[in-house]
Amino acid sequence: MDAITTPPAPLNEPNLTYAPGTPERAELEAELKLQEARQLELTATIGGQKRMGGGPEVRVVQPHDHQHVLGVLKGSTQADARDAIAAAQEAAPGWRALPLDERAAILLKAAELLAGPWRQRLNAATMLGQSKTAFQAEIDAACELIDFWRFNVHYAKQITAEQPIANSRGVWNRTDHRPLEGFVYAITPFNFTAIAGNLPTAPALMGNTVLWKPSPTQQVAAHLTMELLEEAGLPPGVINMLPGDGIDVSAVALAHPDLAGIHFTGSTPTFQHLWSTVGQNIAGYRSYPRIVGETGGKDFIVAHKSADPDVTRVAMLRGAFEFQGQKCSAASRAYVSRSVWDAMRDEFLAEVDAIAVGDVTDFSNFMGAVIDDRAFAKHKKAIARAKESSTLEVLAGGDVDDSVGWFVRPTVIESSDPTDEMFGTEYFGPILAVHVFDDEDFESVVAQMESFAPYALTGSIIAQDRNVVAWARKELRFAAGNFYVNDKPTGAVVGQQPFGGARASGTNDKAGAPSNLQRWTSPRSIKETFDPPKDYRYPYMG
Ligand SMILES: NC(=O)c1ccc[n+]([C@@H]2O[C@H](COP(=O)([O-])OP(=O)(O)OC[C@H]3O[C@@H](n4cnc5c(N)ncnc54)[C@H](O)[C@@H]3O)[C@@H](O)[C@H]2O)c1
Ligand SMILES: N[C@@H](CCC=O)C(=O)O
Repeated sequence: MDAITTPPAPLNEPNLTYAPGTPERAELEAELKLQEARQLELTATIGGQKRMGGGPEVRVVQPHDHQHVLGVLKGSTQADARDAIAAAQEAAPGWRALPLDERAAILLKAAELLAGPWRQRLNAATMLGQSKTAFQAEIDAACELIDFWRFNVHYAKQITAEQPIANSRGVWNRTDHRPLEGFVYAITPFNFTAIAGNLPTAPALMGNTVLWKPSPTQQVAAHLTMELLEEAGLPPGVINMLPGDGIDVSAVALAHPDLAGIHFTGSTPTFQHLWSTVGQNIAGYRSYPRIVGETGGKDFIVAHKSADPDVTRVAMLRGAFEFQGQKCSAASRAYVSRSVWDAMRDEFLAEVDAIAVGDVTDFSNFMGAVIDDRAFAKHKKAIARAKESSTLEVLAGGDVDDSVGWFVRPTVIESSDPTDEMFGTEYFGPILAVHVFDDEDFESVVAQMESFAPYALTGSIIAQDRNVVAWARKELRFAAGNFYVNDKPTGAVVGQQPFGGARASGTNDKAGAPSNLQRWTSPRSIKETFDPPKDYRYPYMG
């Protein structure tokens, strides 16, 4: 259909409350019981066919109850990867020939299914598999993924409508927004079901076919996301899902001449490894692969002496400890003016110590467990070092216990030394480093923290003095891709605060924004001349 069409206007999906007695609470509780009672066979999906990979077995467990197995996957082998690439190549001509409206309708349908009958299935899987509370799962697995799918359709329509603004007389210029020539390799992190669902579908919407390699610890929700997309009408071979650690898949995909792009979210070292492998193989590709990666952070809060102590307290608590601190945008370092700290310290530490941590199926808990034994060991080591150091003091939390689940108490560590590794290293867990400074040292503290960490993902300024807000916004212009004023540095909403950072935090292509979708197209300019010249000489040549 060639008509210019208008898809439904995108609206952010509202968060349901899960208050006692609500229908969503009852549905979610029933779904949790059902999913806890079964063990899924976590298959690969290649050309629409489900099959177990040929690699080693991985048991996917509940992080808050690590003896409880939710499903079993088998790692994808190089042969699985080759089959998936062949399936993506086979599906490509039909998929890119399908009009954008038809591809978009599949994602809009997926969004509606997720807002309705699939909501509690994906929420329960995210709670059990990634140890998120009901409210955290609702924000991630339901609302953010619905928003990605709805807003991306809107942006894709905008991008493809974009045409040259000038035509010389007798000429018609057009832009053909082609997909990339080859397959896109989407590699997704454990911590967000929404990101896992967005990374393969954004390039697919733009007409590309995809290999999707989810994180093993997110595989339960990823498996259900794949089923949901199939129910929404995604044709076989458009997205091919390959469970496992990705090592063998990368050995094949990154060496393949048809690798057209990488859509990655995860840690900085993994991204750097992928990019350098592409660099080593660069002469062997048909096209230069597009590389999009959103990676780590060491996200900050700076509280000026004019900050409201209550605003600072809540921003620090929610910013650092919601989602177990396992959010790329979680506040993990705070710089607080002494007068503000003195006004909030006791209440803040008492509140942190009172945070309920435990099994996420108990709705009274504010936090669940960290994702796995590796994360647990990393946090345990960082806390043990703090307890032994003479310049660090553990003010709250500091207890860890992995007897049932990988539990790390929300931990606040104060340091007089802002050059300690606590202020530069991403732990990706519930550990907040605090540096308290004399009120008059505000400017020098901001200068030091601006580039102490290699990252530039998110950050907040808390201040009531408007001149200070303006000054900090200018001084910290390159320190964060998402900058917050009088708020926590986390909780970006699709369509409202396009998300991503620079420096070691990624390519800042902004997930869920036009700039991201643009990376999955390779525009062709078409010029048509209606009355072409028939003599090569210029007029003045006579
Ligand atoms: N900036 C953002 O938008 C954003 C969002 C979410 C998470 N993150 C970051 O993600 C990290 C946490 O996620 P994680 O622990 O899953 O990260 P990770 O880097 O350990 O893993 C990310 C993905 O890469 C895969 N992987 C690792 N090596 C691979 C290889 N050689 N080939 C193919 N796949 C490979 C993993 O299996 C996983 O699927 C944190 O650093 C966090 O800051 C960033
Ligand atoms: N949209 C999220 C980013 C998720 C990263 O893990 C936020 O800003 O809270």
